[in-house]
Amino acid sequence: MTLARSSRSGLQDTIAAIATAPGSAGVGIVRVSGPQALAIADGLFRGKRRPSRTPGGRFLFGELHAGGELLDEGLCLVFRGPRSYTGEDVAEFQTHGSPAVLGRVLSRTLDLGARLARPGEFTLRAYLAGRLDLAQAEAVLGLVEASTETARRQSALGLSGALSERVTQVGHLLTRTLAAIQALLDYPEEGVPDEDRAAPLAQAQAALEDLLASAHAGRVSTRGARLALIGRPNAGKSSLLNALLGYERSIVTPLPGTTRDYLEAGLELAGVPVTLLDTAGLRDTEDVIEAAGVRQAVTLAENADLVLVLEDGSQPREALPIALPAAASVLHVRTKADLPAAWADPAALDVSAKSGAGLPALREAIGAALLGDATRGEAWLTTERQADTVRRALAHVQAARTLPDDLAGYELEEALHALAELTGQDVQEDVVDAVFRNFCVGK
Ligand SMILES: Nc1nc2c(c(=O)[nH]1)N(C=O)[C@@H](CNc1ccc(C(=O)N[C@@H](CCC(=O)O)C(=O)O)cc1)CN2
Ligand SMILES: Nc1nc2c(ncn2[C@@H]2O[C@H](COP(=O)(O)OP(=O)(O)OP(=O)(O)O)[C@@H](O)[C@H]2O)c(=O)[nH]1
Ligand SMILES: [Mg+2]
Repeated sequence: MTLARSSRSGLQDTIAAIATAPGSAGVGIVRVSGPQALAIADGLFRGKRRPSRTPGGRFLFGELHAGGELLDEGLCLVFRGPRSYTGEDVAEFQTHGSPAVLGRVLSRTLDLGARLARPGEFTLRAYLAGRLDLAQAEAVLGLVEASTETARRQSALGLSGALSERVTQVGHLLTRTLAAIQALLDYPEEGVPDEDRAAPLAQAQAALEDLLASAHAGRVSTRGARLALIGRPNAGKSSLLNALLGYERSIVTPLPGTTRDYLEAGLELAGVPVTLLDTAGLRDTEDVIEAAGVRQAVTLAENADLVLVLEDGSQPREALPIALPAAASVLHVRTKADLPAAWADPAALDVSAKSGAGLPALREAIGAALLGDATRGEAWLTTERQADTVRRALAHVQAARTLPDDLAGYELEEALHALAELTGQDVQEDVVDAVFRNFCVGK
């Protein structure tokens, strides 16, 4: 028995939704999927042919009507299951893209027997019909939400099945090892060559470690990264923020203590949606407002994905009055590089907000720090769920490498289960529900 609120209920219903974004656009789409889709289209659309008499893969031009009333003129696309996105019969209405038109078209489909689609229900049906695996379905969501070129490229790779393929390859290695272990258990006196037992396991571990290393890049390129600029007063934090943004977002003055409240601004760096945080200069101060700003700066640095520590290169170097958070990833920047240098540090990047010198190198270093060494051409793990399954698989593989054969076999089976969860071949219903809950209606 499935629960009433489960994603699996009502799957025989015909569903409908506006597929395009809210607001006005040249064209908008209402999509209908399910056994009644073409009958509903017949009740709504008048063209040279009835949609239910039209072969799949065709479109019709005509008028959309609600009872006697003309709603709009538009196109009707006809798909016949299983040759459609969902695998079911699908009718699409492409109309003029106003909320008023789309709203009437949608409510007409509901009057004719469709129900409103739940978030992600079209893609859920594609998944349940076996047209997409779970990682590919997540990539569909990634494509809908992609705000940068990197996020788009990774999602397109995921939808193509490249990520699932990487995972399947690891699965093959584990299956080979399992077979070798089984042979050892059955015929202990015969033994198996290392290339059947130890080598594929080592390879599987390396492949899982590579995959897991991509999770950070996948996360920041889709969800974005927070980058805190910290340093002593007058170090040039606000000037650098403005220089990176290309406009005067933050107030700059020669007075130390200019920035008090923190400020955020968004931009894209190395294909990552980055939120820059300008913070109050770090110093001991009697001023209660400024002191609150300093405390805030420390907290922001602790929670940032990357911290830029700025130091004025034209003044004698002074230690920061706070300890940097140990876990944070940090880049050191020597500012005001257009002025005569008072000190040098090969570990710091020389940058001048005034002349722009060093900014391209800084952007590149930020990109490298955020994306790590994940290979650009390969498919990354792009969701927390995917990273979690790989993390679990890796732990089982590591355990298997230290255990005697019978126990190792058990660990490898667990690792295979974890990987099957990634692609959704072997997955609990609540996990599937959680994936599709993040979708928008109409996808
Ligand atoms: N108008 C429109 N644009 C869209 C979609 C859509 O549903 N409607 N998509 C979705 O959200 C994406 C495209 N995805 C699709 C995937 C498969 C099929 C499909 O009908 N496949 C059949 C037929 C193939 C064929 O005729 O060659 C199949 O694979 O059997 C359609 C769209 C993006 N653009
Ligand atoms: N020559 C030169 N001056 C700079 C550069 N960057 C900042 N300055 C100057 O340094 C002073 C302080 O700059 P801000 O950007 O306000 O410094 P801040 O770190 O934000 O300072 P607080 O907000 O007080 O913590 C200003 O007079 C800037 O014009 C630079 O690259 N070259
Ligand atoms: Mg400032």
